[in-house]
Amino acid sequence: MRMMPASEFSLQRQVEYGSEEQNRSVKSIIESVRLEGDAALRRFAQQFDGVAVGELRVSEAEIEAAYAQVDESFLAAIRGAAANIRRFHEKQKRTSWMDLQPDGSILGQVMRPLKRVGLYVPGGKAAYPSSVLMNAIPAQVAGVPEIVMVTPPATAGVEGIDPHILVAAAEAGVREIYRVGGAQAVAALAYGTESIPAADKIVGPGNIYVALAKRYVFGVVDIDSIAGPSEIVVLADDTADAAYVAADLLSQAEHDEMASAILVTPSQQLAQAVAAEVARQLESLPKRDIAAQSIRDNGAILTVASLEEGVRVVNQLAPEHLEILVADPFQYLSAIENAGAIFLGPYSSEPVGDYFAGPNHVLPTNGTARFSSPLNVDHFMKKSSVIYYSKEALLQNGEQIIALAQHEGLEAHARAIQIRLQKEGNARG
Ligand SMILES: NC(=O)c1ccc[n+]([C@@H]2O[C@H](COP(=O)([O-])OP(=O)(O)OC[C@H]3O[C@@H](n4cnc5c(N)ncnc54)[C@H](O)[C@@H]3O)[C@@H](O)[C@H]2O)c1
Ligand SMILES: N[C@H](CO)Cc1c[nH]c[nH+]1
Ligand SMILES: [Zn+2]
Repeated sequence: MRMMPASEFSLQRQVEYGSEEQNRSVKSIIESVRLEGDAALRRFAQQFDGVAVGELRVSEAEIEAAYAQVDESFLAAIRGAAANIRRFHEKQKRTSWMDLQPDGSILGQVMRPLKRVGLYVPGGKAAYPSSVLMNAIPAQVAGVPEIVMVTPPATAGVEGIDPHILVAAAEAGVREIYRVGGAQAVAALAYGTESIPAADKIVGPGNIYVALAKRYVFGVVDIDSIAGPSEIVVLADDTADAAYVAADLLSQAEHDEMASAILVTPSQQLAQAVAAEVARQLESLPKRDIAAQSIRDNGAILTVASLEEGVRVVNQLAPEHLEILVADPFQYLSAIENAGAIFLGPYSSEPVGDYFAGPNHVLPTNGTARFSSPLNVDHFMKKSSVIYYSKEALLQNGEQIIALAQHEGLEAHARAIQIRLQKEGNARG
């Protein structure tokens, strides 16, 4: 694992997103789906997933049959996680409000769920039933009436949608599911095809092709954020257990060759110990090829002079996940400005958040935690402002509105107010 002073580490990764080739490929996939619809979806399923797809929509019978293929312990865990996720997200729900002013006017904000949202559930290298819950539950809490899910038609070279994905969807109440993944799935949800009606918004994580596609279709539809290849930064001092740190770094490295895992520490001793631990633990990982490439290409141990400098480095990295493994983690919490999710102390290992605690695991990546938030109930709602002005309010404030309109040279605006002031003012006497 590369080790260097933080000052020598390049943040280039956050400037460019995807190679030229990946960007070109995504653009061409999206154009093909827009022009050719289902035929393009089937062609790309063959090309990228190695599968001949017939019916794109998963049938009710397939969903029911999936229950027979999962064991009780999975069902209990998914139900436990779902309850925690629901409880956490229910706290986020905002309600409409109306504010009655002393002059009889009413100003307010009406909150409404979006009508139709598309959930992207990744499934290329691994199946993610947990991502089904993380996507679907906030949409349900928001009250979205049409929730549709897309996921690749094969996982790790095995044809078909993993039954655990279908069971998680059914448990979350999602029954409109299509077997399509990658950039082509995002395009289908944005533009619609013969089999897949277009959605108003596309949410969810995915690999670089999914992330680039979401960025590309933004504007045709809304998106939540760019939740691409996973990232973890651990800020640790010499009180941290090197084996815990290494295990947590590898937990994200195994997601994707493009995932990143970075330790920031003022302790040379910890830095050496973690490097050795990562190498040791890698050996026995089933996904060691993916994790090893991720560690080699995007992993780093960055040494800093102090934890304060470490916090500055973390804020520049703006990671998806941050673990703070120092003597008093709460002391640093308020100084963290940019991070998708912050895990405090030795028992809050990142997978606690990935699966079970309740906060969402769909988080901004690639530095976008500077301005984006975890997937949440607000992503599935929109607001309309409500304005009711009383006659008294208009008579009282009309001249100021007219002044602003005339200042902008918009006479028709001014007259719309003037005509009322003249009529109502005269009527009043
Ligand atoms: N940020 C988050 O919140 C979060 C959460 C969970 C997972 N993740 C990330 O999601 C990703 C899951 O990736 P995945 O690959 O397993 O599944 P995926 O579903 O995101 O991508 C699989 C699809 O990619 C397409 N694809 C593969 N190779 C391609 C190529 N050469 N050209 C064009 N398209 C191609 C295929 O259509 C395939 O169906 C990982 O990067 C993981 O780190 C992120
Ligand atoms: N760590 C991923 C988000 O980057 C989420 C996940 C799902 N399953 C396991 N992990
Ligand atoms: Zn994870």
